[in-house]
Amino acid sequence: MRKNKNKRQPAKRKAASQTQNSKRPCSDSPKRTENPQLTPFEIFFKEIEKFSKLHMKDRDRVQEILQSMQKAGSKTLQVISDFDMTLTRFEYNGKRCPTCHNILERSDAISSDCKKKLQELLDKYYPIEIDTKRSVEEKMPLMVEWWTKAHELLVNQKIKKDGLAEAVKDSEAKLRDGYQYFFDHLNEHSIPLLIFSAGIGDILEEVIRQTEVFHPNVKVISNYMDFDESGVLKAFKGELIHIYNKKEGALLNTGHFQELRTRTNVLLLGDSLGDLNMADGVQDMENILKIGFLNDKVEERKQSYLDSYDIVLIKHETLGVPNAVIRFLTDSN
Ligand SMILES: Nc1ccn([C@@H]2O[C@H](COP(=O)(O)O)[C@@H](O)[C@H]2O)c(=O)n1
Repeated sequence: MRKNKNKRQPAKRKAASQTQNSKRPCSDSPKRTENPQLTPFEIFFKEIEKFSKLHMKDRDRVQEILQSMQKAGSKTLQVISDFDMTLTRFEYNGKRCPTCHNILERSDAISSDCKKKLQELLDKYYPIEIDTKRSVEEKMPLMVEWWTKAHELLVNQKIKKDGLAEAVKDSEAKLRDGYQYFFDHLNEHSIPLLIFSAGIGDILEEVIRQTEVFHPNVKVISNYMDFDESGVLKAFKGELIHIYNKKEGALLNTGHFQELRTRTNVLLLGDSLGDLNMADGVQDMENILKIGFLNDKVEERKQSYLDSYDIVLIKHETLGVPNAVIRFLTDSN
């Protein structure tokens, strides 16, 4: 994985984010801009509305939610986020970035024949995943089919556990700019971050480990690999999580949500309509602010995203907006 060395090379990071959106003056790791004439809300909205790719169907509703969350304090906050194409970039320099599955599928651990088959599956099923003309009910069995076939192919490759770190190291995966602030700030404020992914947990963990942001406040729910005693992949563990059954996944993890029962305010980040169910296990939820990244098939999907997410970021590659929300909620304590 080519690290976005944000912390160590600020000049380089600036250059990279300027290429994505040269008009955007905002930083991905927001800094306080003092202005005694403005209320904290005005400052907050001024900050996020600088992001030209940000859309809100109901700005007042966003303000209302934030007001309640702010009043309750950051001790009541938990963050629930999808991983692929939400915490990671969708595109870099005009090229698609890999998902967890892609990282493994494109690695040296996989034979060229198997790579071809996995690519055929992606070509067949990804258009179905993002097809607006099919209902979720219609897509569900097809998504199960995709994940099951892909996992079977992977298991047949006899992948070694000790090769995973290398696969991630060699990959083109990238966390979105602003990730350092996102992970570090949540940890510093002891705000739990649940990463809920239909990707591959072992790969996901390796990505955040190699970027040095796998802090103790992070919990991952995902598809985990099962290795035999010699470290060879023999199966995937537990119930399959695919893009449209995160509700079931959430309900299987009641223990986690029970531990966080005093955290009744949720910031949810996702890139698909299936991600909206990630918070279904939260107990006694009071407020939820949903931020959606709309990366692909923008025109067809824009309205449904605006109807479902409070804030929609269209073809936007940074964590600047979630960071501004987190800063706002932690600063106001
Ligand atoms: N064989 C597969 C199966 C799924 N994907 C993609 O993974 C993404 C799911 O992960 P989340 O972290 O977003 O829940 C999903 O968007 C699929 O397109 C894949 O690349 N290969």
